[in-house]
Amino acid sequence: MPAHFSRRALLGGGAAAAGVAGAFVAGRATEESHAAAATPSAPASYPFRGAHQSGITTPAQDRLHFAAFDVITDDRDDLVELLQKWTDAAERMMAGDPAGTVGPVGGPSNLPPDDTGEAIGLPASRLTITFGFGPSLFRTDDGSDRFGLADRQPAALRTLPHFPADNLDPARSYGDLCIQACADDPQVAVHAIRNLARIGFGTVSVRYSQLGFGRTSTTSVDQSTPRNLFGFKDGTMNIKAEETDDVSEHVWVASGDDPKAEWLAGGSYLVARRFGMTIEVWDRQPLGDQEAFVGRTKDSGAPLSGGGEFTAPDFDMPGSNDTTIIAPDAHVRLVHPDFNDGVRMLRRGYNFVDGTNPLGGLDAGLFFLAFVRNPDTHFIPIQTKMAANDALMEYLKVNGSALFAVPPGARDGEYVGQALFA
Ligand SMILES: C=CC1=C(C)c2cc3[nH]c(cc4nc(cc5[nH]c(cc1n2)c(C)c5CCC(=O)O)C(CCC(=O)O)=C4C)c(C)c3C=C
Ligand SMILES: [Fe+2]
Repeated sequence: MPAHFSRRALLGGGAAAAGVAGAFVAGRATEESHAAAATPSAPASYPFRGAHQSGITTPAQDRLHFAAFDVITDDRDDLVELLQKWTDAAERMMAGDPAGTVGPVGGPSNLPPDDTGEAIGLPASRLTITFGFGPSLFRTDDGSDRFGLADRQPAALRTLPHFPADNLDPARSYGDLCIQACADDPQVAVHAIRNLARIGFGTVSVRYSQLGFGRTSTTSVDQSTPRNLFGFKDGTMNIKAEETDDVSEHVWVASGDDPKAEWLAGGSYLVARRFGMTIEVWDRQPLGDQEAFVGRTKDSGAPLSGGGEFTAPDFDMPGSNDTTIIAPDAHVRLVHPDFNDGVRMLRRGYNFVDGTNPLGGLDAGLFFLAFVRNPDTHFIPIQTKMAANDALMEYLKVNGSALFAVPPGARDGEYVGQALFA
């Protein structure tokens, strides 16, 4: 076995590796057929480096492992060193290589391996790794500027306000840093977070993490619209990567947006909110009521005003009972750009089921992730309106919430977020 152990190298690894290589081929075949249905034109892997981080406009993969971290040192050099190591490992893992240069089984037997090994034989699985910085990285709750970053804190990077119906668990909220790992294979996403957490030992500790299955959005016109756990198509009107003007207007922070945070130009803001769904109660609602709450049909996803999935809703069309056919409290009316100063967001959330709750119901929901150019204009007003008036809210409980600034992509030779520390 060569010292530089490559997950790909197993393909040519000879007789000793034949069993594992067989698993690799089988895994790859499965993944390709799955991905073909989801995203026909997607490549097998994505580059880590570029103008923007991956995992934002990248076609949404089917699996998520998201983690938020507390930084447990006050040493700026240690933080920078961690970001350098994370950059290196992320670039390698996204290419389908082990997290470290030696690999899971290539090193000496008296040292811990620099890769944990559960991705041996697995392809890159379209892994993307996206890093974010929370408000508390810049200034702690008690005002401490532990890393000398306070004067570079983006104006919009603040703890999100308390919204009606929020019942936040601090252990599922906030965080100094976050990593979103998305892949078509859950083991690859978990492997990425596990190895980045391992590399961070002594500098960061995991504050919380969330697994997700079944994307609840489309971010490319090539993708079919998936369904959330209410059973409705979700992502129909999401911003797609191909809508480049809207991506520029609503997703990427532009140079000049925030003079104190020019380092964030080309980046974005990531909103993460854990919406528990009372699915047992939802499941007892009549189909017509469920459709009225959403404002779309459950079958095709068409607006209740008629047409097909992608037909624009007619919010003025009269219905019965002296009201419009798309009710005043229907979700798609309240969040539609026509009633929100034209703003759009790039949603990238995932379904989750985390076992059962104390009442014997499923602890299920939607881990809402959205990338926006400015949360003050593109998220907070819409979430405020939704929390106060949306018919869906009766079936939703938010117990996790966080906001992160997502730096632009790392160019050749850079580490992620380097401009913040320059
Ligand atoms: C504050 C923003 C939003 C939150 C929070 C949110 C939660 C949420 N949404 C659904 C289900 C659907 N949402 C749909 C569309 C939609 N949702 C938002 C915003 C938030 N959703 C927007 C901006 C839109 C697009 C509106 C438009 O441009 O027409 C849909 C319809 C299909 C679609 O267009 O994606 C569904 C269904 C759930 C279940 C949920 C919380 C758990
Ligand atoms: Fe929504």
